[in-house]
Amino acid sequence: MTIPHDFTSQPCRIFRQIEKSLEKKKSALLEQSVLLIGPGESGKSTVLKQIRAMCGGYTKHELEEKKLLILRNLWTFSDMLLEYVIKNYLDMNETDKKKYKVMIEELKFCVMSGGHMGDELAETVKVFWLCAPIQEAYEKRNTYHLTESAGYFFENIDRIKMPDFQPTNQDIVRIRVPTTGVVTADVILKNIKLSVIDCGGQRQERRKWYHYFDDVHAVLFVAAISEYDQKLVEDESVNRMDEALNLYHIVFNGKYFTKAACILFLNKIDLFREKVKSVSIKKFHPGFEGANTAEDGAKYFRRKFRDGMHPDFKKRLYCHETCAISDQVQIIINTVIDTVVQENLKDTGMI
Ligand SMILES: Nc1nc2c(ncn2[C@@H]2O[C@H](COP(=O)(O)OP(=O)(O)OP(=O)(O)O)[C@@H](O)[C@H]2O)c(=O)[nH]1
Ligand SMILES: [Mg+2]
Repeated sequence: MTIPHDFTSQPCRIFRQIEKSLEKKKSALLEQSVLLIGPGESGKSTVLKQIRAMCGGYTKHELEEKKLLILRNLWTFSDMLLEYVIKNYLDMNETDKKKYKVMIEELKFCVMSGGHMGDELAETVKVFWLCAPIQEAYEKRNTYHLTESAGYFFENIDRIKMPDFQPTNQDIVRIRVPTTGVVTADVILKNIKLSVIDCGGQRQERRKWYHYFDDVHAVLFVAAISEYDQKLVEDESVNRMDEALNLYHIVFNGKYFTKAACILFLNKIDLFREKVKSVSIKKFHPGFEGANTAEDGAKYFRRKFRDGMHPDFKKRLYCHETCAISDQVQIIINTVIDTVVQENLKDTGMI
């Protein structure tokens, strides 16, 4: 096509209009939205944190906020551990109980005052963490919903206590803050304007998901495969894996996401590999017939996520076993983004 030299001429105006609309189309194609859903504590926000890390990480101010969240986690985890010891009459003398109650108050004060721990408090926290009844309470953590990350922060006290402590990506992905409502993060990744919508996963949060069902390019369902023996925080009578499966079938067997790329992360595969060494799958999921290994277990749960789904959906589903706290997951996220773009280009007839 020859470009006319007279820019005010009719053909030239038309040419520029076509060019503009093509440019618009091009940039519209590069805007992709991804919805993160799944039950509470499955790892959705952790996936978002990894995406943030891939896009250059955090500002100084955000890092200060993360530092406070780590202190807050240490305070609440200490409180939960001591409460378990007291409620279950584990062997701890009254002097120690009093001492650790004061320690928890001091941790709380640290968070409230936005300060740092100091050597003396850090030493008490270390002794607290290593004492026998607290270790015993930590062993039982799955029974009272103490998050897996608790041990990580106690083991890193020497670093966390420093006045110039700067949280690393590994520290940040271990932080546990349940999401309330919906958090949207707009990032640029692989030349794509990516809008990531991270939803709270506990039952009371799920009503808000629905508002995002129509417009997203991709939906990423995150289920924690390691939680096959655990109960929901919000309903102690329900097994977490059963909840994940029910939720998944409701969401994907409905009339939604007919065009969106659908991805399933069977997350916390690291904890799953450890857990199958000592916890029977069959005890919690009587339909399981294989050997109690990570391989057979993962195969079984993968099948459970596919059973009863429409054959077209099965063809469209991308499933990955993931460990969202490992930086290796960034490779999978890269693949997922490529897939999402490919799927959407296919839909628009561009490839
Ligand atoms: N070991 C291990 N821990 C993980 C993994 N993924 C997430 N976690 C931890 O699990 C906890 C919960 O993760 P979140 O990302 O907050 O879970 P969520 O799905 O956003 O939870 P809600 O916001 O309540 O819906 C955090 O402390 C994470 O560090 C994983 O693959 N392995
Ligand atoms: Mg969350």
